[in-house]
Amino acid sequence: MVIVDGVCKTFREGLRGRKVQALQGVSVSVHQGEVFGFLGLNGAGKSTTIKVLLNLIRPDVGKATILGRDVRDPSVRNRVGFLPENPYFYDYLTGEELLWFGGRASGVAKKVLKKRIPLLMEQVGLTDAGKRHLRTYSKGMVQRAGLALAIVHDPDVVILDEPMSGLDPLGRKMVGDMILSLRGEGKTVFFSSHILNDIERFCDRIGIIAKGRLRLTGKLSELVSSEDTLERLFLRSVSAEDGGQIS
Ligand SMILES: Nc1ncnc2c1ncn2[C@@H]1O[C@H](COP(=O)(O)OP(=O)(O)OP(=O)(O)O)[C@@H](O)[C@H]1O
Repeated sequence: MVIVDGVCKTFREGLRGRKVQALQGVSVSVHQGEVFGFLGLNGAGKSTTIKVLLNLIRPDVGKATILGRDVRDPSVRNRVGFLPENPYFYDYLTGEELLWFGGRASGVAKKVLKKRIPLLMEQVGLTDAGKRHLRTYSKGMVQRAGLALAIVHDPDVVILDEPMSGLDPLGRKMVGDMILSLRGEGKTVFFSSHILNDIERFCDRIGIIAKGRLRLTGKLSELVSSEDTLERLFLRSVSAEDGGQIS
């Protein structure tokens, strides 16, 4: 369904072109209908992996497929929804216009959008703000509008980069409920986070990445036993020797 296969990516940084090995042979697979939590510290390689999945950057080695198709295949695009880590939209659009133009750009029929936009705005708690310009929205409101935009075209796969960051408890609950309702509809959700609580509440399977290498992947229920907590597992994984995978 969502597959990252042996991906390596090196960036060059600064005037001297210092090499940064952001991904060093990362392989992840996410099955249809599951919520997969991609966990890692700052700079671990989460966003770079997501950018590879969205075909925003090309890997040096390896490949990525979604729904059985190479992510470079343009037909994949409309089947995927994406919420970036720091969404930024044109300030002078209203929330409803954002969804309208986003939906139209993804080929959604006008009559479908007329019904769908109010439902989405309600789900993300923005009904009363729908006719206001985005420049008047708070950070959390922009984040929630971004989530509605990510799913306006009813995608099969939803990729969320740190969807809870900057949200208050109510906003986090809304986003959490949305993730669960997407799972209920059989959608595949891939989301990155370093908030262990969110991962524990919403994910079926997790992957832990550290320094550009996947350290651990598996079902949350099998990985976290009564003697172990996700926090301990996470800390062990990220402090494992470079290249070492823990079981
Ligand atoms: N365009 C770029 N040029 C140079 N280095 C980059 C670039 N993008 C990412 N990196 C580096 O690659 C590594 C992985 O970055 P990435 O953004 O994937 O981490 P992350 O896990 O998403 O972190 P965070 O939780 O802070 O968002 C970091 O060392 C980062 O500095």
